[in-house]
Amino acid sequence: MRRWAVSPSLPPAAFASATLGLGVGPPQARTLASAATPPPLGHCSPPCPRRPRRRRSLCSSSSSAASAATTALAVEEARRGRKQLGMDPPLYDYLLSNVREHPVLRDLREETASMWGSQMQVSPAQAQLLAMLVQILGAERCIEVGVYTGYSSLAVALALPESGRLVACERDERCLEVAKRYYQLAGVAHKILFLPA
Ligand SMILES: C[S@@+](CC[C@H](N)C(=O)[O-])C[C@H]1O[C@@H](n2cnc3c(N)ncnc32)[C@H](O)[C@@H]1O
Repeated sequence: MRRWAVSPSLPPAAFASATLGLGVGPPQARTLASAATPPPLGHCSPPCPRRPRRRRSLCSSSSSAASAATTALAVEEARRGRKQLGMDPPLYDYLLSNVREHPVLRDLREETASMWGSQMQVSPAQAQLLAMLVQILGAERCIEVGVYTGYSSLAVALALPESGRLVACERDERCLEVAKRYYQLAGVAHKILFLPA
C-alpha cells in the first residue's frame, strides 16, 4: 500500500499543532491524515458578545510610520527565521539554534521574507518537524495543499527518498514560479508533480 503524508496549509502558528495532531492511520498504511480545519468563526455556544470595532485611521502619519516599522520588523524577523509561536524568546532562540536548515531553504526563506504573504510561510522549526515526520513514517507519497513559495514542500521533498513524489497544489502562478526555481536549485524538481498541472 502506498504511504501518503499531507502537509496542511494552515497559518504558521496553527501548523505545528495541526501537524502534531494528525491522526496516524493503520500501521500498514502509515497514513498521515488530512489537516484539521480551523473551527468555524461565529459558532460559539453560547454566542460570544460582539466586541466594538476599533476605528483605524489609514491616513495618519504616525500610524503609517508605526505600520511601516512593524512591517520592517516582521520582514527582518522572517529573514532570521523567527516565528515565536508563543514561546519565550530564550526558549525560541534555543530552538532556532538547533534547527537544521538546508542552505537552499534558507535562501528561499530570505527571498520570501519581503514578499506579500510571507507570514504564511512555515517556520524553519515547523519545516524540520514535517521533514522528520516524513522520515519517521517512511512516506513516499505526499501532498501539499497550498504551496505558496514552496518552503514546506521543499523541506518535505528533501526528506523524501529519490523514488518519492510530492503532489504540490497551488493556485497562485507567481508563488509557484518561485517554488519551482528553488526545487530546481535543491535538485528535487523531479520529485514534484503539480496540481493544477
Ligand atoms: C498558508 S500558505 C502555504 C504556506 C506554505 N506551506 C509555506 O510553507 O510556504 C497557503 C497557500 O494556499 C494557496 N491556496 C489557497 N487556496 C487554494 C486552492 N483552493 N487551491 C490551491 N492553492 C490554494 C494560497 O495561494 C497560498 O499560497
